[in-house]
Amino acid sequence: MAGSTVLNLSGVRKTYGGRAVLTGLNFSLNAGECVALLGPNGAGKSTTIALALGLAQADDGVVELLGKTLPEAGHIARQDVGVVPQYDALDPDFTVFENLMVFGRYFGLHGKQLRERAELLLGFAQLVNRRNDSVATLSGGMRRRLMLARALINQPKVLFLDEPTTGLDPQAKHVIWDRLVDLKRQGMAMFLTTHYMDEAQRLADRVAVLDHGDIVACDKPLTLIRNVVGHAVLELWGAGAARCVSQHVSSKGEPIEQRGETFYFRNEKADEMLEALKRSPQSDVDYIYRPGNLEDVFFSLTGRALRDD
Ligand SMILES: Nc1ncnc2c1ncn2[C@@H]1O[C@H](COP(=O)(O)OP(=O)(O)OP(=O)(O)O)[C@@H](O)[C@H]1O
Repeated sequence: MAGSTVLNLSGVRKTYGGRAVLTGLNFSLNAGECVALLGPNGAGKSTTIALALGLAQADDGVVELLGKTLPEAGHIARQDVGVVPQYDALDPDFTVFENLMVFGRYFGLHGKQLRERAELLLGFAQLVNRRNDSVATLSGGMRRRLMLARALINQPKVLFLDEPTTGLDPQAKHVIWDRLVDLKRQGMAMFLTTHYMDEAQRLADRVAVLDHGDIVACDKPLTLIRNVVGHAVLELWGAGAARCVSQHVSSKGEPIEQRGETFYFRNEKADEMLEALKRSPQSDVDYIYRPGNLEDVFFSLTGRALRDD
């Protein structure tokens, strides 16, 4: 299936109560590819996933999943799809192993085939020694791993992950990432939403940024960083930051952005500021000179204003 389109959304519009959430979105996911969808709170990431799974209906446009038109053929397409939703939906009355078995039966699996699949996934999720424990006794990281294992029970062709590591500590997050990298190596197509830029950078072949109802950029992470941000960023903060900026920066080197006490410089401006700081160090100023990253891309494209109203 390499090279073929797994998911296609074209000209998709979605309105809730007169408010346009998606305004003509075009997006595609290819076989074997991992795409991360980034966007501010309320940008429409979960709505996009719901439409892509045929669980919500677009007002306009075309949605195709695994060659099936949605939402009409959603129930057929979803047989070959795995979903890790934002909030876990494990059954608290069952053990770890039973959760896998029960979910498998929804897909028509049974007997030896189901048991073997569940055993395999217990190993994949590193939960073999918790197999007979109630899910209520699991840590947050274990629950997420079980959700991931559950989503794989039907050997899906594509995996949808809605903020798969939100709320996890760094160790638990890395274990999930390792599992997802394994799946990537096996050629699993993945569509991921996340608020963690390091997660997108680590996992995604392409990153799509959603804002104001449409994809505003979609490319390889490093290409986005190079094109949108450049080679370097210097962040400068501290009690003397404003004074330092006015004293040491030529008219060409003005900061590109100021937020609170922190000034941001990019590329030549960052280089120029770094030289100035090396020439005359300031005791009341801290700074960091670093490569651009996806967070810089995100702020560049979507701004820094809060979007949760
Ligand atoms: N069923 C619904 N009825 C009415 N409004 C909805 C519904 N679902 C989502 N919305 C609204 O649509 C907008 C997009 O929501 P959505 O959950 O898709 O955003 P998101 O990008 O996933 O946000 P977050 O990052 O906070 O999870 C929000 O303003 C939300 O309040």
